[in-house]
Amino acid sequence: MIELEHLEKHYGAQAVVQDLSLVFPAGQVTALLGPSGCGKTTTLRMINRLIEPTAGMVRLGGQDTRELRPEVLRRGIGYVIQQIGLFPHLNVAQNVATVPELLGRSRQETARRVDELLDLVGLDPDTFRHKRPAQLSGGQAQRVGVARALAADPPVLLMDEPFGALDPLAREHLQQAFREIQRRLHKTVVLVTHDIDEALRLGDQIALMNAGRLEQFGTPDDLIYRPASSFVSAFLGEDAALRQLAGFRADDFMSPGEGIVGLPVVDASLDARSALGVMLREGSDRLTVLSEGRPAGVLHWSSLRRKP
Ligand SMILES: Nc1ncnc2c1ncn2[C@@H]1O[C@H](COP(=O)(O)OP(=O)(O)OP(=O)(O)O)[C@@H](O)[C@H]1O
Repeated sequence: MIELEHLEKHYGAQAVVQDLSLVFPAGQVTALLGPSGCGKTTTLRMINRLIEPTAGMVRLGGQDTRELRPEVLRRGIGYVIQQIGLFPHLNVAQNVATVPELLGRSRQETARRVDELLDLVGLDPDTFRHKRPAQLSGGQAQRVGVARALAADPPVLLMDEPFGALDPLAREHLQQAFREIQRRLHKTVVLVTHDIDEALRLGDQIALMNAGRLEQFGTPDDLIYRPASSFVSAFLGEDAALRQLAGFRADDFMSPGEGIVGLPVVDASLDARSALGVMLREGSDRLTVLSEGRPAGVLHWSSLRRKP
């Protein structure tokens, strides 16, 4: 668990983070969301002390981070940024193995751990371990960056726009991979993003910031259905509920069964927003959902109406 207490950062007369109190729950992903310049990156960097707060404090697992030497603090914190900063003269395996914890291990042990991590982020070790960063696509390089951040098995992961530089398809793939990794590893993750879809898709909670202050902290449902201010609803937009649907699959909402003959069909893996699109196009309030070509259930539009 990471706790921010009355955290402040001032540059001269400008307060870029103001009276920020927040708890990032252990084992969950919290998205720090907000418009450009609202103080997200500054907040993130105060957690690993790349930036020292002007006032207030950060506690990590109950401990005041000012009591720790920054190098010791950072050993327990993985850090992933958009410009991942891979060493260009080292190959992929060497880049992942630069983490201090790996340096003390035998070569064999390190090689095994590197392969494990490459597998975890969806890169085939035999294909990728000897490649240089220049031979990787943006998405592959970003995966190596994530593998490196996970190498020391830190309980906390800070991610600053980690998927920001990727094209939409690569971004979606990597977001999916990240969700699967997180399902297995349960890290305490703080994810800085200005992308609403990403926050809705990946955040267990969202902390929405505006001009250095916290506007709302809550689940995606809280922000969509119970916005705390007009800023929150305006920032998310009228289509936020639809955008949230895009992060689910058709079979997340279906009633399992045989399906109904004569209904339009969709594949179970289709995203729920597109399934709603099929309902509108076909003029049908129900769809038969197919899994591996066989009927697996029925999706009714009312099950997509999620207002909690
Ligand atoms: N070293 C600095 N000196 C003075 N002002 C700074 C400094 N670093 C950041 N700022 C200002 O603090 C504000 C918050 O910056 P920050 O990078 O935290 O925003 P952000 O929400 O992460 O934005 P973005 O999404 O554009 O990255 C901005 O107005 C920025 O200009």
